[in-house]
Amino acid sequence: MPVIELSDVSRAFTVRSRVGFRRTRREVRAVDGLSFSVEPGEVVGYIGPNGAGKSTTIKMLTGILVPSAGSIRVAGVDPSRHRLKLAKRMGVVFGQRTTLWWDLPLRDSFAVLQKMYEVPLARHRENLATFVELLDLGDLLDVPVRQLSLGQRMRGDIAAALLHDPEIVYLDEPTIGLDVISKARLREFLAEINAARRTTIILTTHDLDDIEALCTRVMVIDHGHQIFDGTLAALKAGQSAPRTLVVDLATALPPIQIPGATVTKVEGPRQHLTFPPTTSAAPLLTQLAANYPLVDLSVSEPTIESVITQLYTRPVDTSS
Ligand SMILES: Nc1ncnc2c1ncn2[C@@H]1O[C@H](COP(=O)(O)OP(=O)(O)OP(=O)(O)O)[C@@H](O)[C@H]1O
Repeated sequence: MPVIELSDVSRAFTVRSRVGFRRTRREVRAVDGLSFSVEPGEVVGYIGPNGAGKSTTIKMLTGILVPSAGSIRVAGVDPSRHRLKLAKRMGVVFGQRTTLWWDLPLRDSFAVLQKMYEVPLARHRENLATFVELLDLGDLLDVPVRQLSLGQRMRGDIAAALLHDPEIVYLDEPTIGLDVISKARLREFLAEINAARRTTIILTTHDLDDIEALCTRVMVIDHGHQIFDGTLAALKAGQSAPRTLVVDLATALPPIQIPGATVTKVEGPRQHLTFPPTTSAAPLLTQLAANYPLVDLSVSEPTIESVITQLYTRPVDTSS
């Protein structure tokens, strides 16, 4: 049974502005006819360009915002009507804001949360011990939150969001501003929690490495509409950006000429050729091997960045 279900959900905002003496009112449809469901234990990457409607969706899922139309069920209830009940079953992390108490040491923030969520003390201690180990928080527990670095604070925030064993966790840009090592550590931690507890994770991010590392499913939203829902592999396979063959020859030669591929760059004995995604690489390789002194070659797939950029720049179908 899905843990999250959206059916034809829309959310509009009225934006008032003033030009000279004229006041105008304009309706912005931040989310427009969105339907999807998420099963327990899924890790879903929820991505889209700025202003696509991601935060509005998350706010509706957490019950902060009420949809203008459509229905939402999270863990079987309407989030806006049962916000407090649902709060015990979900965790939220907003990358740019902390939910911790600025002047309290981490340990005390965690103690407040234990009381707020009424987590049994033995369970709290068990969870704390796990998170301290996995997130390397041992030396940080007695440091006031305001003295923590961004990466340290984020680790604290993630622990705080998970201490009450939520079934669903919303992570909004959890790796923003972190260095490479902190990012890797956080991703590892989230993967471990998901595997061990079957926690459902909805992750909004602009960092596509987060998606590659964590998400079994990707949803892409643009202008409030869903424009893709599927696996990362399907997202990559469905795109139409050309693929690249990097060919190392025994010696520098004029641009290679084989049907179906075009040379885009020559670097001494190395040549880059592009070919359409619909063409199989195998016949090209046969022709290359038969006609050129091949030393090495590799086929590079389009990056997830290029695939997504292509999706965003595709004209939106407004006919439906
Ligand atoms: N409270 C509000 N009042 C008016 N317009 C709003 C409000 N909240 C969001 N919007 C508008 O709704 C649209 C979607 O915004 P939203 O914050 O959901 O996008 P986003 O995908 O989260 O963007 P980002 O990646 O920049 O955080 C934008 O056009 C935004 O300006």
